[in-house]
Amino acid sequence: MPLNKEIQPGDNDELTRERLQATFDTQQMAAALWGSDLARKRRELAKKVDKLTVLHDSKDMSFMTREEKLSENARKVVQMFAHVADIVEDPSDDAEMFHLSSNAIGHEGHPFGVHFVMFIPALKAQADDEQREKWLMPALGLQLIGTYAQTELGHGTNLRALETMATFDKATDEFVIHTPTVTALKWWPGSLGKSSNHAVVSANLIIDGKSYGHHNFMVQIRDENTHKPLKGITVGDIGPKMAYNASDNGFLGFDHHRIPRRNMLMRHAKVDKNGVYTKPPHAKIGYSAMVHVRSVMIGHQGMFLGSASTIAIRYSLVRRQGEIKEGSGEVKILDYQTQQHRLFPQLARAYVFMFAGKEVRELYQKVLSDMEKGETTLLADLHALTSGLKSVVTHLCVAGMEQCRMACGGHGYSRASGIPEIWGVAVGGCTYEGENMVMLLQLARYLMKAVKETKKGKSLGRLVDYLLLPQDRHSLIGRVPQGEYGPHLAAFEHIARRQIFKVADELTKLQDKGMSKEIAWQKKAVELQRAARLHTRFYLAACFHRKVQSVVDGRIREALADLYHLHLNYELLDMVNYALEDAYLKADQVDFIREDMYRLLETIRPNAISLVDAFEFSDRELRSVLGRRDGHVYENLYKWAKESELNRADVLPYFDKYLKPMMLAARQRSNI
Ligand SMILES: CC/C=C\C/C=C\C/C=C\C/C=C\C=C\C(=O)SCCNC(=O)CCNC(=O)[C@H](O)C(C)(C)COP(=O)(O)OP(=O)(O)OC[C@H]1O[C@@H](n2cnc3c(N)ncnc32)[C@H](O)[C@@H]1OP(=O)(O)O
Ligand SMILES: Cc1cc2nc3c(=O)[nH]c(=O)nc-3n(C[C@H](O)[C@H](O)[C@H](O)COP(=O)(O)OP(=O)(O)OC[C@H]3O[C@@H](n4cnc5c(N)ncnc54)[C@H](O)[C@@H]3O)c2cc1C
Repeated sequence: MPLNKEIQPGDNDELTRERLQATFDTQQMAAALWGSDLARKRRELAKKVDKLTVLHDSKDMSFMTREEKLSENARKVVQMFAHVADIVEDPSDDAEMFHLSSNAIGHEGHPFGVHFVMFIPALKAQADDEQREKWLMPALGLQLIGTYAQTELGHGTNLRALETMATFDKATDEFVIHTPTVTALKWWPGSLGKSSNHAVVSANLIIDGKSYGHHNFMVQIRDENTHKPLKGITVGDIGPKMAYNASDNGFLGFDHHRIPRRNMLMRHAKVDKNGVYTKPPHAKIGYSAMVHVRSVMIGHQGMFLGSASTIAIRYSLVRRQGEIKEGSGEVKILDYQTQQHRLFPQLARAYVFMFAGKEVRELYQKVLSDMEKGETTLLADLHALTSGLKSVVTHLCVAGMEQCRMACGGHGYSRASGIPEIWGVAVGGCTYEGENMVMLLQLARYLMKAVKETKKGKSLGRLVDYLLLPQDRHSLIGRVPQGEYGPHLAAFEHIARRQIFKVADELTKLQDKGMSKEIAWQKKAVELQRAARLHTRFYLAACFHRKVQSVVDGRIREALADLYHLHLNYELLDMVNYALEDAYLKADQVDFIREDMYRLLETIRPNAISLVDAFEFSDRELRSVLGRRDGHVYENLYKWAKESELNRADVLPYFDKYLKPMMLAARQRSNI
């Protein structure tokens, strides 16, 4: 059977020649990346969106003001919902809906951004049956627009310091929601500023003067018809951001605003009409919406890096600059070893982040169904895993995307490349849903507990059972037959385990000297977050291994294995200092890793375009002139530039207003 190679009439010949070299079928690779069902749905929905002009951008968003962006994406999201039944197979499938929104709307935000990613998941996990009936159904039916208002101006990380109050008034059976200080203003919630009319609000529950910590409450903030803020509510937009400017992230204050008692989300924690409080089965069960987003972010971030890799690799196959052999003509920039070394490891990361995203979603679904039954044993594992992955993946994604941008030279800096916007959105992920450093320390806490368990000969679970294994003194990399990569994975494991035990021992020593647990933790915090990173990078490498092993088709497995082996080599070199510290690796082994990595860059080179084609991003979804599937970059860059708002007239008013008078005056002075 012929292999699918994504060749279409009118394509740039250079790219067609590249595509013909592929050793595998791109549609089969897409199935490995997305899952065969989702890959098929993506392909079909992209075709349908192409035909539905109401879903198309009315002009490039780069040339719009913020208000135009908000209005444009509100228009498109409404059209998207109006046509949803004709486009997707299952509107309740988050993944399918995400891809529809990615095609039709892009990633700059829209009024329902947080509604679907947090508001609804919070209701699903935390509202009781009656409350689900009251709010979840209308929310799913688009009768209201919700947001998730937790972060305050003064505190985002330290949730225990949130100041918003929900004081129970027994006499009226209501909560009084109040913002006592300016720092207590809710700050940042997506779509709050101008779009939402409801919010899940985190506030300290106070009953008879006693605080029970923060809980989630459903608060209507705007009138459903006039959209004006309700009495006692102040709400607005927090202003422009690095990116994501079609989202109206907002502020919100309450002046003794009253809501019924039953507006506290009461699936787990409860308050009855007498003010009697019932504790939830797990203290952090109210954090489930955050864990949900952290779990979806992994795959989405992989997709962002996949988009940037697609743009940079396609462009690098169109762009020619300089000669390798004098007189033999300019080469495609992807033929430079430095360009391959810059881009292929990012491509490999994008692949593994997408695989890890799938694994973590499966664990999330399991924990969610357990929680329905009041079972919370796996919550700590999920929290640790998502905290580490969220931090490492977002960090490596933005570092990788920056490589992609630089690899496109000057044109990468233009918004026409599409990279600045996705970079800006992805980099937000280092902060939202838990600042990365803070989340790494959460994982470190879990790892330190795991060490204590292993010292008793027990394991906390599958994610950390490698801590029970003995340490090898020396690596077998380069000492076993060429082509065996088991020792590489073993090196990730060794490095993570060593750092985890090292910092655990250091903490114990400090405490043995009389230092408090908290101060010892501070003294070792940098080492602790390193342990968390190394553990997560081992998890990612092992996940890549699991994926390659699971692929049945030989050609796909071989092409994936090349990426996996490149990933092992590149990441090991990135963390090689840890392996040199205890002489686990010797200098000749490091050279071996490097040489093997250079060999793999050459092996991957002919498959490069098909490895990015396999993401199957439509041009509409990619929103990049440089990353166009057909490779016709230059004429379209020129066309794009002509759309610039500055080109609406040959002479703009500021010339006559400022520059001309200055130059005239200067000329007159020089004539005197
Ligand atoms: C998905 C989008 C993708 C693409 C679209 C593009 C763009 C999207 C754009 C925008 C994003 C949209 C929305 C963003 C929303 C938000 O950002 S919402 C706000 C998120 N806020 C945070 O994440 C705050 C971070 N802080 C915390 O989570 C906590 O404060 C903490 C740091 C974890 C500490 O919590 P706390 O003070 O309560 O903790 P302690 O009392 O000290 O207890 C610690 C013990 O609790 C355990 N723990 C903590 N959290 C959890 C949890 N979630 N589940 C289970 N267990 C948890 C922790 O491990 C400690 O356990 P111990 O060691 O056994 O004591
Ligand atoms: C694009 C975007 C969308 C958002 N959407 C929402 C939303 O929909 N709803 C919502 O409620 N919030 C939202 N947020 C807010 C976001 O969740 C918080 O900004 C985030 O949790 C970080 O908190 P912070 O701003 O208080 O940072 P800070 O905690 O002030 O962090 C500043 C620095 O202090 C360090 N730090 C803080 N605490 C510790 C510690 N314990 N140990 C070591 N270092 C520490 C951090 O590592 C960081 O370097 C959004 C934010 C962004 C950027």
